[in-house]
Amino acid sequence: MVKIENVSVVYSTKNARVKALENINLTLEDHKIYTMVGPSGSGKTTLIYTIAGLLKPTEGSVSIKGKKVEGPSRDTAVILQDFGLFPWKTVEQNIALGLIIRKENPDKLRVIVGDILDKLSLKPFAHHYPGQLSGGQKQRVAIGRALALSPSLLLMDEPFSSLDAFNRENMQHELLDLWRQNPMTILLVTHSIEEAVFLGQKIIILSPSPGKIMDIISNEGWGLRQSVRHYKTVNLVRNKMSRYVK
Ligand SMILES: Nc1ncnc2c1ncn2[C@@H]1O[C@H](COP(=O)(O)OP(=O)(O)OP(=O)(O)O)[C@@H](O)[C@H]1O
Repeated sequence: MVKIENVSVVYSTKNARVKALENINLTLEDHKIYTMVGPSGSGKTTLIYTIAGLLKPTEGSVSIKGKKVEGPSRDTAVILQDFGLFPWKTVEQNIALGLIIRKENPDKLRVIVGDILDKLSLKPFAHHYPGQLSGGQKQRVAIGRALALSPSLLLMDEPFSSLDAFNRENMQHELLDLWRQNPMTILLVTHSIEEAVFLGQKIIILSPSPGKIMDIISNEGWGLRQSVRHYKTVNLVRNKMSRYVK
């Protein structure tokens, strides 16, 4: 369980202080998929960084499984918008990166990486470099690299935003398939209400800056795109957001 308690984040620069998050209280239950939407600048990325231990909150605290987050943890994986792949490493080497840093046994490493390449249909590209891949393939490598570490918490910041509509829908389905095989806790930030409603079992809505939690919607129709429930929830989220974004 992830517990975010009274978290506020203020960025202090030379000339200004920007309050990015204000008094965030949020609990993420294990093995659930959460999506987060909010207007630009509402602090979504800031919250992801804070949960990942990459940014210390100005006030409040984050704890995972009862342990206060004081820095990056091996149980938490983060996937950022730009994929973060090393262009000079092959697909296979990119996926293995975290395991090498973790000094994983070479035989075990080969098995884990082979399994991930298989699962994500990346075997034919194992020896390709990121520059030779499509956006969807690069995204799959980034997900593969995170999954290789078997995280219990996967944080994703607009992971599919650079993909075309077709690849984006494919990746959404693949993510749900992977989660069904290994139901970790996922928090995914998106600008797409439709994506938030398709993927999120719970949808978190942030207010305009400074970000506060405006609502958390339980979404029974997650995983079903063309259903009445799906469209109803899309409309509900849209209405709630338009109330705050004026
Ligand atoms: N390093 C920083 N220094 C100063 N201010 C920052 C910094 N990073 C973010 N901010 C400010 O904090 C606020 C929240 O930014 P953040 O990137 O978390 O929002 P976001 O909801 O992810 O935005 P978007 O949807 O546009 O990606 C914004 O006002 C932003 O300008």
